[in-house]
Amino acid sequence: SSSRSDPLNIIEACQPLNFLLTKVTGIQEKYNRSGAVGIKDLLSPSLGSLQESVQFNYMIDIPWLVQQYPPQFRSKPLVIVHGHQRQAKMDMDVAADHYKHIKLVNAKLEIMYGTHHTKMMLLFYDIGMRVVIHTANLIEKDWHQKTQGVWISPMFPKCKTASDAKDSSTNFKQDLIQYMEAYRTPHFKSWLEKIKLHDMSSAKVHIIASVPGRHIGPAKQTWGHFKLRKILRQLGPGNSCKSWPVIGQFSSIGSMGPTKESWVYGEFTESLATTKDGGASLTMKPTLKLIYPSKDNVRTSLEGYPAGGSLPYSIKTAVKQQYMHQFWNHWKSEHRGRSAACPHIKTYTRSHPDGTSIAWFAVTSANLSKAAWGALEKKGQQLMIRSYEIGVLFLPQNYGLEKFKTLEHASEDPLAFPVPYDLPPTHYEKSDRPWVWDIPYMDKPDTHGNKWCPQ
Ligand SMILES: O=C(O)CCC(=O)Nc1ccc(C(=O)O)c(C(=O)O)c1
Repeated sequence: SSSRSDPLNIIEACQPLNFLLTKVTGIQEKYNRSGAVGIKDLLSPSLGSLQESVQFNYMIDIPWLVQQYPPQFRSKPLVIVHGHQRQAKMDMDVAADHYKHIKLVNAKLEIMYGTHHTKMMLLFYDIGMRVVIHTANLIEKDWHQKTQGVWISPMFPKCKTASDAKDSSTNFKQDLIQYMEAYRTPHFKSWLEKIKLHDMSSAKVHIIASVPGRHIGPAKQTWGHFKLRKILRQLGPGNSCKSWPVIGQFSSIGSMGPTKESWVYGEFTESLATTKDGGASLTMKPTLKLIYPSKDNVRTSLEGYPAGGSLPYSIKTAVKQQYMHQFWNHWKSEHRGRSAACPHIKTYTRSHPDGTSIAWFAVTSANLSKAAWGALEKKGQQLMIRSYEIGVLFLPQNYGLEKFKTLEHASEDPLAFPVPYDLPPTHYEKSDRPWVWDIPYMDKPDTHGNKWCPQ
């Protein structure tokens, strides 16, 4: 149908960046009408005649997920890739047993504390396929009142022979195949053959992914923050951005080590700050700004304190890294109508100090943690990663630009980048505290009049 609300029109209206947020219940409709999708839109018949699909995720409510598919696609073969072990794995097996069209694939997690964090859909149609890389778990509350990010590919046509099935200038197809091969599971054999038969030349993003392992040699630059560093070294901004702040925005924080130089304002910021041909470490490090909800952001959110159930920053980690306080900035999304929609999205960018343009932008499943991005070991010889993660990197030159103007400050430009939050970021006040999920908040009630008493 030609209506603007038809999912295909929403997807086509967001080309060529194809970067959307999820619809939020309870905000003014104008903020959901364009540049936003729900899970049913992504699985809609108007996007293609679905034949089978693969869902990679962390938390999956199988009965709920099945209901998100339109009735005519509800019994098409569905593969769910997860990383649960022991009792949680058994619970998944029991839940899937009720559906004969569902097959489970259990990702190997051989390094302690790793998670299968990746959130990706492979949607196979009759004439082609789409890849969706996003940040939402497959549970109802992740698609209800949170800010989540979605990148959806164009339709990748199916070809008769593998030689017709081209890759993109960003090596999207090669990187997707390399990521899936890293699972080392025979279950992916048929999917890899299908993927190889699709023409992905229209993909304009780079894949930034993580797989568990102690990566050395060339593999060190294949995954995690060293892949980002490699791409920015080859294709990143020039020295003119040297003074531009680097920004991280996420929904959880791991243990960063005893000092800021240990990792976050050391190797991690060096990767974010990498410029083409110029060594980030040769000159002054740029300002690092970290966007993470304060206690009050959570208290005054649509969900209230329960939003904090998806912001698992623990007090025992937080007390070990008080130096992080200098980096904290509020979650603020006035121009997207989402200041009260707590972020579960994770994004990284480099922005002009005044926020009117950005040099690159990444949306990913990866939180601010060494487990997700990797940490150097053995005098920098190896990059140790614990979890599976995947995200996409937008570079202006893949869209014929030097820089992206930000949509917030250039609303008429079709290539202005729809940054999910307000730029420049707003630093915490002295009295502000980052949200920590395992301590009580009894002094002020949240939007639902409740307090927070975790135990
Ligand atoms: O990992 C750490 O260092 C701290 C613990 C943590 O962050 N756990 C976690 C697990 C699942 C999800 C998810 O929702 O997939 C998320 C998220 O995305 O915020 C976070």
